[in-house]
Amino acid sequence: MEQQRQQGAAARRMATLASHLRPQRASSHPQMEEGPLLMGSNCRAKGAAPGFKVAILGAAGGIGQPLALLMKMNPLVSVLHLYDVVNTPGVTADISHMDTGAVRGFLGQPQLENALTGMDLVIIPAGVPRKPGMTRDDLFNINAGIARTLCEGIAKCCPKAIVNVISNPVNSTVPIAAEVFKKAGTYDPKRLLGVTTLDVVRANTFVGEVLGLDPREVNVPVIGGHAGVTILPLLSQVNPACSFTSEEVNHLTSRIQNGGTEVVEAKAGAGSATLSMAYAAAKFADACLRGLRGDAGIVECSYVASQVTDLPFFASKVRLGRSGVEEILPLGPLNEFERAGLEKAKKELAQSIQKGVSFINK
Ligand SMILES: NC(=O)C1=CN([C@@H]2O[C@H](COP(=O)(O)OP(=O)(O)OC[C@H]3O[C@@H](n4cnc5c(N)ncnc54)[C@H](O)[C@@H]3O)[C@@H](O)[C@H]2O)C=CC1
Ligand SMILES: O=C([O-])CC(=O)C(=O)O
Repeated sequence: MEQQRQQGAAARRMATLASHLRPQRASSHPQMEEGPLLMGSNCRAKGAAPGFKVAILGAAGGIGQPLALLMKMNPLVSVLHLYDVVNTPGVTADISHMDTGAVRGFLGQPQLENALTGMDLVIIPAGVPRKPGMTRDDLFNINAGIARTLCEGIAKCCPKAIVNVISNPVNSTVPIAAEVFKKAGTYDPKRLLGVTTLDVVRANTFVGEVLGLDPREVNVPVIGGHAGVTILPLLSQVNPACSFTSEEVNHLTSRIQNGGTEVVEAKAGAGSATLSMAYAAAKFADACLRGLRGDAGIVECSYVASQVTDLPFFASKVRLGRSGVEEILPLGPLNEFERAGLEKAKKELAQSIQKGVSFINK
């Protein structure tokens, strides 16, 4: 009797397993969109683990792949969706072998809606990167259209998701996203955040080098935007409190503003920052998820709709919570050098914002 019961159970397990090993209709990868179940729960049906659903759009790229790795390791993430127009089957198969949460891959525009449906957080590193000699604004012509298409999908399929925009030029792609959401009637400025964390990460590193401190103990607010002079580190507000000579201020400000170009030149045509960016994006996404969970006191710099200056978008410290950006913190006292930097930053930012807005409303 017991033997018969065990044989029956084993036969049922084999049948379930075999059904998942059969070739899929449009995909030979069981964890891809056409597959029956999420990878990691193939053999026995289970309810979804508690946690957040996160999609990465541009997941097969230089940032997307290490970001997928880091998000798959995040215990707050229960389901990870990887969307790209190329190569997601391989990336998803690879990542799916990690013994962490579930992952599912989506390939090409027809699968965008399924990639987005039900997501709590959408991270967008889709788009072309710079080559030496280019500015971030030189990417506008290609990346603006990519940002528009992806945000139209978000407005339709997960209008309540928090959106983290990485694609450059961030100073324009965030206003583009806002205009797309406004047109769709889904715009919530608290849920749209441009990722400027890499500027803070770099500032912490370079300031740590100058002060001889562990960069993990340094926190430098970086305000403005994410390109050249719009990146404005507030070296007068570094934590722990410290002071710099004017040579140090000039050196640090210039290195932080040109950190992206430093990497573009070192990569000599093979792209821009990917690994440090994936680290920064994962750090920022984790802060957004902790905010969504209801953790208190989460403050990060981000480029958001803001009244902290007379511009409609500006990067500064924001407090994150259950509804996204719950408070935009004041800039604090700026010294003369920083006030001059702010004026330069605002001039360039105003043009980049207008360019993004006009792209959607032309
Ligand atoms: N915010 C920031 O601090 C930073 C932003 N970036 C920006 O991030 C973007 C991506 O950089 P990388 O990953 O190095 O580029 P990459 O070229 O290595 O990867 C981009 C990925 O986007 C995908 N893609 C293109 N069109 C798409 C679409 N319509 N839908 C979905 N995916 C699409 C590509 O297939 C590719 O896999 C660039 O615009 C870059 O300038 C890069 C570093 C820092
Ligand atoms: O410099 C680039 O083009 C990529 C980027 O935004 C950065 O590394 O900060």
